[in-house]
Amino acid sequence: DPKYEAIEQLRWDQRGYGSTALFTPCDTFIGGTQTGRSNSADWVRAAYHDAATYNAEDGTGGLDASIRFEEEQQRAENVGTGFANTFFFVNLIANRYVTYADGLAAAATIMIENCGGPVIDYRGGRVDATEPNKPGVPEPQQSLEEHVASFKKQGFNKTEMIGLVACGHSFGGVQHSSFPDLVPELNDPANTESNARFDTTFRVFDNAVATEYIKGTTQNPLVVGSNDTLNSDKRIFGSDGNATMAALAADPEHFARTCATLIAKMLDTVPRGVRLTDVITPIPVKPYDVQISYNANGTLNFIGGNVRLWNVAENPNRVVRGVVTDKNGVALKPVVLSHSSFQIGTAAGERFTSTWYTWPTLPAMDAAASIAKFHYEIDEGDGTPVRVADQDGLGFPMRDDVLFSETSCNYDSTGFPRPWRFDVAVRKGLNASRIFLQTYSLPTLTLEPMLREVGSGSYDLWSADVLPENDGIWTVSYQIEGMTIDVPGKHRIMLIDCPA
Ligand code: HEM
Repeated sequence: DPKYEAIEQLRWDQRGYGSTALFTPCDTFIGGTQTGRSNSADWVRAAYHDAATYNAEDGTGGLDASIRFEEEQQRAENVGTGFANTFFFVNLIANRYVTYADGLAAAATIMIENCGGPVIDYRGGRVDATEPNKPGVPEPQQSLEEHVASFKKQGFNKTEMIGLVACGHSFGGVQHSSFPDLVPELNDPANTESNARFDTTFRVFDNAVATEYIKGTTQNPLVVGSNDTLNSDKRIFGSDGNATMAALAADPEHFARTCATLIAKMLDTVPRGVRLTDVITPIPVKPYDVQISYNANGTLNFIGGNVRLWNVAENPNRVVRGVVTDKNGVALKPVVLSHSSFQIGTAAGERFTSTWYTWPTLPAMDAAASIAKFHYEIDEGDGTPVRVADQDGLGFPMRDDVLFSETSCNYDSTGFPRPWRFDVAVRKGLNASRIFLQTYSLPTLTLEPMLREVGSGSYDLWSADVLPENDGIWTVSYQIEGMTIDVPGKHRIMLIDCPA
């Protein structure tokens, strides 16, 4: 299931958000150092402000990426540039399988985990809003009664409200430019945007926001600000006689568990009718970037890509073999994969490891025998039985009906980016009603048969032009007997010129 795989990659390998080293320490702000701002706090605040428009009565609003619309960002309740900054990153990862809303929820999850917070149950399947939601984000000048009512509308009771605000205000702070009445210029060269922090451990997602509040040492500008009207955290934290905050302060584990539950609930606050997936768990042995492609001479290439072993100890004696089974049911000679430094991201704040092995380049395959499936054999080299990773005997099935063709190329070398002719090879006799290219935000491109015979005769080539303005990551799909089948692999305009 390419959608499940893409979301699993995003969530566990942070594919697209890259290495967490980029955002470490957690007060890093990409695009400006020493500003006092941080990407991690921006992303978490953005997720909350998107979710907070939920209306439990009519089921509208919620986490649907409506905050990406300029109109929402211009509202007083969404002051600051943090939302545009967040979407600079979320826009990079949204694709056919990952919506902006899933990307935003993953961004918040990843940041909390990487900044020392708990592992959060992450689900996929959020649907993007096509227009702004109604307003509904709480603001500091509102009364406690208004906040209780606002959180009730968002689906949270009073205790949950206290907990969620404490969790959110565990890192980051209030910025002078957004709230000049609350925060003065700090005149600090290491904090040029004057971001007054909620607690002393503003780089870390921990319970210091609660311990400092209970001890009476807090500098939280929404608790000890000189303008009491704006002290919303003070009113909220104290609204049950400090019972919730005292419990959060007393036990860091309780804080972590509470935040894991409340943040997951916040991220799962979606418009009525949207069905989320189960919690996305890591796949233990996961193939990556596997595809078959078609060569101009009619042979096929099986590109095994990489395989990820989830959370296993490094073992220099381990041998990982890949076994291809052809369409006649014949298992080919196993090939040894090489241990690789290929790494996409570090999962959940480096609590887990992923160990990668890479397939060697295999000889081109005969188009008729082709490949039906493949599997792995994992030999730890210590006398324990070899582990066969074949999905309970099914193997990892491959389809060879429709393939990306290596004949795809640029046909005009003058412009940049250059117009690309996207070719796919279609097995003769396949009765596909439609073959098409998709990307997330651009119109679908339908392929047409090419009027020439290519290769061995097993396949026909179909083509479409991808114009420079439609640069993006494209996937190939086809429809057959009412079903849509997505071909593995993603393709972007390349710089290979078409043969003259
Ligand atoms: C009554 C509810 C809330 C009020 C009135 C409130 C108010 C504020 C204010 C005024 C700021 C400063 C923003 C800026 O300077 O640009 C802020 C920052 C922040 N809020 Fe809240 N907030 C509330 C609830 C929440 C919740 C529930 C979360 C997440 C679970 C959250 C997460 C954050 C984060 C991470 C920041 C730091 C942003 C940064 O440093 O760039 N807030 N909040």
